[in-house]
Amino acid sequence: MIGSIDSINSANMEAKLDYYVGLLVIQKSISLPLAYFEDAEFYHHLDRITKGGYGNKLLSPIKTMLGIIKSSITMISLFSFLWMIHWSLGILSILSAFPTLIIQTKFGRERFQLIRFQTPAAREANYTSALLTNRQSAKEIRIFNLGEFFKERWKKRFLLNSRNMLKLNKKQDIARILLDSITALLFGICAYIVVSLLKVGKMTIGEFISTAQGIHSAQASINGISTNLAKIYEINLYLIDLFEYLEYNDEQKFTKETRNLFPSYLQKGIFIKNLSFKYPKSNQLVLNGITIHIRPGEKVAIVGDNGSGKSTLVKCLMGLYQVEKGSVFYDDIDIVNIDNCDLHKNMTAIFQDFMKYAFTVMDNISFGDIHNTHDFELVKRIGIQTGVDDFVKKMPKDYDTLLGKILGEGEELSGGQWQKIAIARSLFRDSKILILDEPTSSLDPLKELEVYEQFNSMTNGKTVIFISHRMAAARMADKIIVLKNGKVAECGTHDDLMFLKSEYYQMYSVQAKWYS
Ligand SMILES: Nc1ncnc2c1ncn2[C@@H]1O[C@H](COP(=O)(O)OP(=O)(O)OP(=O)(O)O)[C@@H](O)[C@H]1O
Repeated sequence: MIGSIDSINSANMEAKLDYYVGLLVIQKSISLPLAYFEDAEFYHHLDRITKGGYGNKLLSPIKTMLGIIKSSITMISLFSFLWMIHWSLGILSILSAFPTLIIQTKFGRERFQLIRFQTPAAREANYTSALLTNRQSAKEIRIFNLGEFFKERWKKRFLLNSRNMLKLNKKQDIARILLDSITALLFGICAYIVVSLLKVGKMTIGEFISTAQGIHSAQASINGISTNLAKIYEINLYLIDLFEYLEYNDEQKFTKETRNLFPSYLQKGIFIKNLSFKYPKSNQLVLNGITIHIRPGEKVAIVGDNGSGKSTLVKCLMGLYQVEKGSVFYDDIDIVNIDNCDLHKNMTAIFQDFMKYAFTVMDNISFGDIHNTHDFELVKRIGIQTGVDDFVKKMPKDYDTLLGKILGEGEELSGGQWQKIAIARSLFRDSKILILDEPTSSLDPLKELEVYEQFNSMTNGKTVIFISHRMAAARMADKIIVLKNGKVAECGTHDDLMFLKSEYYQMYSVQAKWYS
């Protein structure tokens, strides 16, 4: 009965720990700066700690500890009994504990190190397997006949890892045979002593049998204690890994004097002062000494070649990365002193790789302002303004239609339609600053023009910074910033830059030629 109750309790505690620690890990992942997500080592770490269930790992040392206490009581009783028969029996029955402890601890450490070492290959195997089984890659896999190739790659990584683990298990089994031989040898010596005692009449047959059983049980208890101690050591290595993750530094460190909210009314604008930036673990300066002033309510276009640093610049403006040198000021407040939550409350953005949430249209738009997710009137109004309404009203459940096929039989959208949904999401929040990283690349030219005209009327009074490769769109901006190799090459209005006859002029003229 107690065994059953114990097992129900353990299952209950494990489930609670799975939930609670899972929540801590999610909470930590949400609060970590974006820079962590640029680092493969971070993903390896996350992969290691999420494997195998938290409940089991956290409960295991406690259960093992209780097991050690139980075995210790048995062990002390048997040791005293054997000592009374003959002092050497007590000593010999505990001798096997030491090699067991040393060998099991060694293998525990080796297993942990092997798992750590194998994580990149294991992640690659999982990634390759996901490529073979998810919808996004299904098209290319078939068109480029990549299936067999990826399958072989997966096999190689998977088999290499399992072979190494099997090798370690084999070594551990051989060591276990050695340990059993030591135990048997010690038992043999004890048996010799007991038989000698029996021979000289210092022991009755009854005592002989109970002593032999005592030696056997004492050895089993002491080996159990050693194995459990080694197990605690091994689990401890995993737990350190888990706690190291939970201790990643996620907070902006403010003092009372330095913590600021975003200015309630932007008066002077955004000042980017001598900004330089490198990605973590990279030596290359992606932004190099950028100085720009953006006035409140100004519409600014950032243009430039691929890789010139446009997206990186807007990410720095949003405080997603800590800059290397220089800073960004909103009015007179340095971005590093603005509370991150408040900063993000006051700006909205669409990125090139915007999210396509496999939820309803209503969700996809209202996620733009999580405090306002039930405001259907606003969703509908933004839907009409951005052209989303044109295709949504033809759908079976209107704004409650599920999108994508991941969570059910939802509606499929075209690239341009998804992009309109993302634009609607960004406009749903009434924020002072709007950042658009190539928001119209999937739209046809007429629709693109329409979207920009709508943007102008809908974002009246707001500061808009947009990245575009289309010079016709950039032309509408109050100010155009041309980036080249991480530096500001030119800055001014369309007319100013055309007059300069330099970078912008070149880009504009080339594109104008396509259309003429
Ligand atoms: N997460 C990252 N980690 C390391 N380097 C990066 C990362 N993202 C971008 N880079 C590098 O930074 C440079 C600038 O990239 P960025 O995306 O800012 O350019 P971009 O001007 O927006 O380009 P595009 O027009 O192609 O979108 C590139 O050389 C790129 O390789």
